[in-house]
Amino acid sequence: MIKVSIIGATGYTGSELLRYLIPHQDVELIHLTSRSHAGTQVTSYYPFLTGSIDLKFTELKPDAVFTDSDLVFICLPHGHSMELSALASTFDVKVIDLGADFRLKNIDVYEETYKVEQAAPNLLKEFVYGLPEKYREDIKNAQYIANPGCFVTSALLGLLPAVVHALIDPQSIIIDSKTGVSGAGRSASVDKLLTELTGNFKAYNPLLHRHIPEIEQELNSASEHTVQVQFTPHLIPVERGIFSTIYASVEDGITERDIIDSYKSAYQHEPFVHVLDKGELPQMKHVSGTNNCQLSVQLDERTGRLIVLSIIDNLGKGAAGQAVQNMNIMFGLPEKTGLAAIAMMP
Ligand SMILES: NC(=O)C1=CN([C@@H]2O[C@H](COP(=O)(O)OP(=O)(O)OC[C@H]3O[C@@H](n4cnc5c(N)ncnc54)[C@H](OP(=O)(O)O)[C@@H]3O)[C@@H](O)[C@H]2O)C=CC1
Ligand SMILES: CC(=O)N[C@@H](CCC(=O)OP(=O)(O)O)C(=O)O
Repeated sequence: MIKVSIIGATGYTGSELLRYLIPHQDVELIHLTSRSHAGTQVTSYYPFLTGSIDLKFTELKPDAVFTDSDLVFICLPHGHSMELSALASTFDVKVIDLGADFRLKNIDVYEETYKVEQAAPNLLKEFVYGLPEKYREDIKNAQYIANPGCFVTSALLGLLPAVVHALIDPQSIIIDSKTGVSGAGRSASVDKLLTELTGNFKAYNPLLHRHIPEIEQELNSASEHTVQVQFTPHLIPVERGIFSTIYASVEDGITERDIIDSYKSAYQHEPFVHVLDKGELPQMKHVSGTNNCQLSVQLDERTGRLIVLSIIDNLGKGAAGQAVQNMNIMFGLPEKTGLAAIAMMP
């Protein structure tokens, strides 16, 4: 059994990890930490887990967590996992960080984007970027994983085949994404009130969202040419899900057949990425509660633009599901272990 702990277990990614890890046949849960609910039964805080778990949240005692665990998921807000990870590196424990502290390899870009100092620069090269579809071989041998951002996962899965095979103009990419509210975490704020959300729809951070450098880092490392993206996120009144509509100009001579063949071949052995057949359109609910990504890929012959529709669950393939997939790869388990959930319709 893999001894697993979660630091920051009272948040949305923490609860989603529990949903995947409690039934996971190879996992034993050890420490579930929280500042605000240490000593509370997990089931009193998460009644949806009643009958599934008999553990209490505990205060974070890093030495005990890192000694007692084979793997620790860190589910804290940005800026809080650098010192913890530095401490973890003095123990024999693997770490999957769901936050952004080790995703950006360029320290200046990280500090400019997140307005905090990179407090563990020596660890940066030890962290593997946790997108299995790009880095599976590195993840197999990794001690530390930087789990990707949710919008970033939907954008990368939607763009990588086109960028790798130079099918599109790398300066022409527009990513228009919609997200459910759980992407903003469980802490209370006026923006997340039902009264503000219901019947509403808004864009935010259009020119400077912190996922832009992360998307560009990963597309640039997959391309011979410089890639730049235009990215605008929107908040929609649903609990979970990301729907990214991606546009890019297709290079001369590229046909829809070339594009579809590239996507089908890139993902033919991927357990969680599904390229839909022509004419099928994805819907957020079709991946809700799962680790799946669905892609619809089309060429508009009239405008010469590729249109990719990419959907994931922000808490699934965008966070906890992907983190469990990474854990399975790190421990040599079948990737689907614990991740067989099927979406709920309606
Ligand atoms: N929500 C999403 O869709 C996604 C989130 N992420 C990232 O995953 C991480 C966790 O996100 P999420 O679960 O949504 O966040 P939440 O706000 O829902 O939960 C954060 C957790 O961290 C604890 N916490 C909050 N502030 C601090 C602090 N200052 N010091 C120590 N602990 C703290 C909270 O519990 P307590 O106060 O009890 O200690 C809680 O358990 C973030 O970095 C987020 O950006 C990544 C992909 C998707
Ligand atoms: C609705 C909402 O606020 N979403 C978050 C993205 C959450 C996420 O997955 O990204 P990180 O892991 O980088 O936090 C945002 O736009 O910042």
